[in-house]
Amino acid sequence: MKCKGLIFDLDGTLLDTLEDLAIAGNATLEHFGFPAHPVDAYRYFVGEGLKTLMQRIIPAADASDDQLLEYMNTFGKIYAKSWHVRSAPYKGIPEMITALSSAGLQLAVLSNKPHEFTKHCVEYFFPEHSFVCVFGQREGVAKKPDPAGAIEIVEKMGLVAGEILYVGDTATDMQTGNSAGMRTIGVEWGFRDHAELQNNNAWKIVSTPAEVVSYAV
Ligand SMILES: O=C(O)COP(=O)(O)O
Repeated sequence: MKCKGLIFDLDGTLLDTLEDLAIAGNATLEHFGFPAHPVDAYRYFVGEGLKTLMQRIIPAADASDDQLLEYMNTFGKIYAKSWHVRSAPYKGIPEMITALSSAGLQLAVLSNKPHEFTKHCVEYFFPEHSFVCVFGQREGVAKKPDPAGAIEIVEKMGLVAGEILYVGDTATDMQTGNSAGMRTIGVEWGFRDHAELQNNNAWKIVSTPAEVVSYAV
C-alpha cells in the first residue's frame, strides 16, 4: 500500500457541482437586481467558501457584512432546493472510491462548502460509502487553505500526515495539503487548470480517477 488514507476536496474533485452553484449564484444576483455571470466564470468564483463566493459575484465589492449575510442567506435558500439537480460525480469517481475502500484505505472529505451542504452531497451521491469524516466549512474552524481541518482528519484517522494523500482541484487544495504535510494530488478534471496545480506544488497531477488509485494502492 502506498498510503493509508486519502482526503478529498468535494466541488470540482469528487463532484461536478458547477452548474448548480452557478444557477443558484445567478438566481441570487437576479433576486437583488444584479447582472448574472457565465457558468464558466464560477470555476474561479467557487473554492473559498460561501462568503467569498458572494464577495466575488456581487458587483459592489464593498458590500457590508450585513449585506453579505443577506446574500448568503438568499443563496442558501435557493441552493437548498437545487444542490443535487445537475450535480453528479465525475466519471470514474464511484469506481475509484470503491477501489480505495476495498483496499482498506481510510477516506475523508474536506470542503470549503458550507458543512450542511457538504454532508447532504456526500450522503446523496455516495450513499454506500463510508467516509471517516465529512467536513465542510464549519463555524470556528479556519477554512482551507488553513490546514486545521486536514490536521483534524489526520488525528481522527489515527495516522500521520505523511501517510495521507490529499486530492483536490485548486490552488487552495494544494496549499492545504502541502501545509498539512501531506502529498498532494491535483486533478485536471475539475474547475481549474494544470498550471494552477503545478504552480502550487502538486506532488502529482492526474487526469483520471484511476490514476489516483494507482498512487494510493
Ligand atoms: O464551495 C466552495 O467554496 C468550495 O468547495 P470545495 O472546497 O469542495 O472545492
